[in-house]
Amino acid sequence: MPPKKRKADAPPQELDGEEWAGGELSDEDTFKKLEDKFSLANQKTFREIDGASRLFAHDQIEQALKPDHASRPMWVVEDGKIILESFSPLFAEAQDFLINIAEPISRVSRMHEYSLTAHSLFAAVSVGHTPDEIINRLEKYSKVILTASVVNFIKKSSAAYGKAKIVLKKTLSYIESDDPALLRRLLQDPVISSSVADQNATLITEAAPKLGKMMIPGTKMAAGANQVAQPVSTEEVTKAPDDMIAALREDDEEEEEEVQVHSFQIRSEAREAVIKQCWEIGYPLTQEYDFNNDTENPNLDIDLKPHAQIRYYQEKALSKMFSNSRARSGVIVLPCGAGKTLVGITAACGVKKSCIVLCNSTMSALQWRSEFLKWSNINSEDIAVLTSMEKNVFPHSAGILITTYHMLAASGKRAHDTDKALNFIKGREWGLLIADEVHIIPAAMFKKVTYAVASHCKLGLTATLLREDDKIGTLNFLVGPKLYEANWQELSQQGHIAKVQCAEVWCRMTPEFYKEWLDTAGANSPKKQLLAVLNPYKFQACQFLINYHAQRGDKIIVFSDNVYALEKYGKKIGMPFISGNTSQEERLVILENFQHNDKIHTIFLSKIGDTSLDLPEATCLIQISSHYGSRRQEAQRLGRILRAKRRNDEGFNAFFYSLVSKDTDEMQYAARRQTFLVDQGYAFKIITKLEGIEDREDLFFRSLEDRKELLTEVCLAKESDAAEERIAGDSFSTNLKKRRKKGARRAAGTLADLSGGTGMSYIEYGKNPNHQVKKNKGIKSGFLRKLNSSHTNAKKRRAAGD
Ligand SMILES: Nc1ncnc2c1ncn2[C@@H]1O[C@H](COP(=O)(O)OP(=O)(O)OP(=O)(O)O)[C@@H](O)[C@H]1O
Repeated sequence: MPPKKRKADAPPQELDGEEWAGGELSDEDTFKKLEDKFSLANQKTFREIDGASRLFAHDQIEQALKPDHASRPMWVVEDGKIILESFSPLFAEAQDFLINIAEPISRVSRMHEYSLTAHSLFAAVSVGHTPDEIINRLEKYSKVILTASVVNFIKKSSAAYGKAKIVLKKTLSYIESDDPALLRRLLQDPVISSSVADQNATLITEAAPKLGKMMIPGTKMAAGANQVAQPVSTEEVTKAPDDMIAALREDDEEEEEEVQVHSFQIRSEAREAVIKQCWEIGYPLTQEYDFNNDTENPNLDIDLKPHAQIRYYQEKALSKMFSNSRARSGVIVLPCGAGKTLVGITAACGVKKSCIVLCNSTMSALQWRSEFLKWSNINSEDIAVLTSMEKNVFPHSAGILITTYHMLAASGKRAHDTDKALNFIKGREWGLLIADEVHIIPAAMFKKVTYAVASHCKLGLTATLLREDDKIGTLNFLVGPKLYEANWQELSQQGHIAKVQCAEVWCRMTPEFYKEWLDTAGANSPKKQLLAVLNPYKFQACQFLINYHAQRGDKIIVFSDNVYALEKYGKKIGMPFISGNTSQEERLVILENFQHNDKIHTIFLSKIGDTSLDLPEATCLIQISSHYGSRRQEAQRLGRILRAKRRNDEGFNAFFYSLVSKDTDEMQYAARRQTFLVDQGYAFKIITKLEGIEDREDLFFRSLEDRKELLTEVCLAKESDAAEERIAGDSFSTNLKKRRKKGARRAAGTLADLSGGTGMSYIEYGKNPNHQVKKNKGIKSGFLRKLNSSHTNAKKRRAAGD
């Protein structure tokens, strides 16, 4: 049928009338014009109109709005992008669903952005969603009809799931499937075939192990070998009892048939490459552990103590890991201070087999140990710590071993007892491997560690899935898919983590410092950076903020990546500083004083404080210099104050200031650094003037003479003084300057606004968060009851000789 003609004087609303003057256009021409107008090349126009139009510009053109679109909460657009309205009455249920099937990209206050990816769909199907169910629910929530390409993408991405899996038998890795043809197909792939342990071996065929069946509430039937639990429809629930009995008989008959599985062994060091390759050729391997039916590895007597009540988001995260009565490998993302440790401990209580915990420092290993003892009933002798100071292993057949990545990855000559402990680790199978702070571990080191430890299941814990070296994708292969990612703002509204007011304070450069800055060659020269950090006006702003917050009773951390500047600030202000050079004893004394001595209201910390120190007291953070545009470092630093102890006081806010020397590179870096936090819904206020700073006679560098003296010192500083601190194991070594910048949201504000002086913050957060916390109190019972009953069922079945 030829396209219909449209009168030139009746243009569609979206188009400018003048473009249509002088002729008739067919629908095809109209579409072409629209397409051109909305094309990516023209997106600049949309950016100029407003911040959000470009999100829809290209994608929405072909999709018709449903008549009742206003009551539906989301847009599902062509390239798998999903925009969710957080003000919709359906928001909560839509969000719960989306978190299972898509990657959260940005969750600012009114609109959340998600993306459907092959990885997210793989994770979705692995936790029990079927492709049809995903499509139906998206269609239900979407304001526009799903396009064929979105539907196909969902179907295609999830089609090959579950056909083959990677399993561990007596510390050796096998690719297993009940379909030998599939394994032969995999073996034709050069990467996979070259990873086979014995090139002359044929496929191994054996009877499939009898797998546990656990009735999962709301599921059709018990989950078996390669089955994914199917949600039950209401219709099925009300099915006639006769039908049900018939269905059960069918199941019984099926059970009697002996199912065979086929497998081939791969070299352990090729594990990651094989997982990756299978993913790439469209047969993603599942990594699940049927711990209930593992009779090879001894059980560990561990349970949560009765007082431990896991929070609702911890339970949600764990339920993604434990479904189908199996433990699935993957990564759980929770903000700092939200209780990742308890999530790990609960997972260990779920699996009830030997568990190895990998931490990034000795201090953190010791903290894990005390948290295990605090939250679980584990026998203290069944929990061992292996660090450079303590070289213990557990004495019984099962236990918990906590160590550091460095301990496992270190090569070269080792002490005899270290070697013994490492052989103990390598020579056994582990039910669960918990990888703490998994995002900061260099991929090569993590690979080495995972080869050394034969574990059935891996749980990665992290606050951010951000890496500036783009290696985060490797976690998918080294650990598993992301299972859950919490919403920071939601947890902060509910009082589980602190509410933080963020501000960027713009500090003018003094004329003499700015002249020197302009005259210094090399955009990235260390001296230029030092001039910006030691800018006397920045110094005064820092001193002013310290005084302001010390008077409020805050405990303050000042962060600087540059140790020279850190020492200068610390000495001048008369407060202690800790850098990589500070001895362990001195660190402990300083931290002790910071925690308990009222006179020590501030400490100055170098990069060493980003992750390795436990600072539960801090309530205000001031950043005077930072590592280029690292979003991860910004998030980690914010995390230092998220667990502020006073966070549940009414109207209490923690504070995060980033001091930036105006008209220098610092401004551009600050914008990039903030993008992750902005995506988590934090708004950075810009403070261009600290009220009353001019009247403060006590501030340093008020005279030109003092400022010149400081400038001379900076000019005389050695190149090495000006350079950034290097810390072993730090992976921020790439120059981020070249990376693409992304805008950050900014709003004008004053210090009084921030501290709640103008009333706005208190009005907004006036509700007592304690009430909220009580309302959402622990639901340990449900989750652990489920797990425990699955253990008991498995035991009963075994006892009955099933
Ligand atoms: N369900 C819970 N009930 C009571 N307290 C909890 C719960 N979960 C966590 N906590 C407490 O919250 C605090 C922060 O927990 P934890 O140290 O595990 O956080 P985290 O996410 O590991 O933070 P970071 O990334 O900063 O190490 C701890 O004091 C912990 O005991």
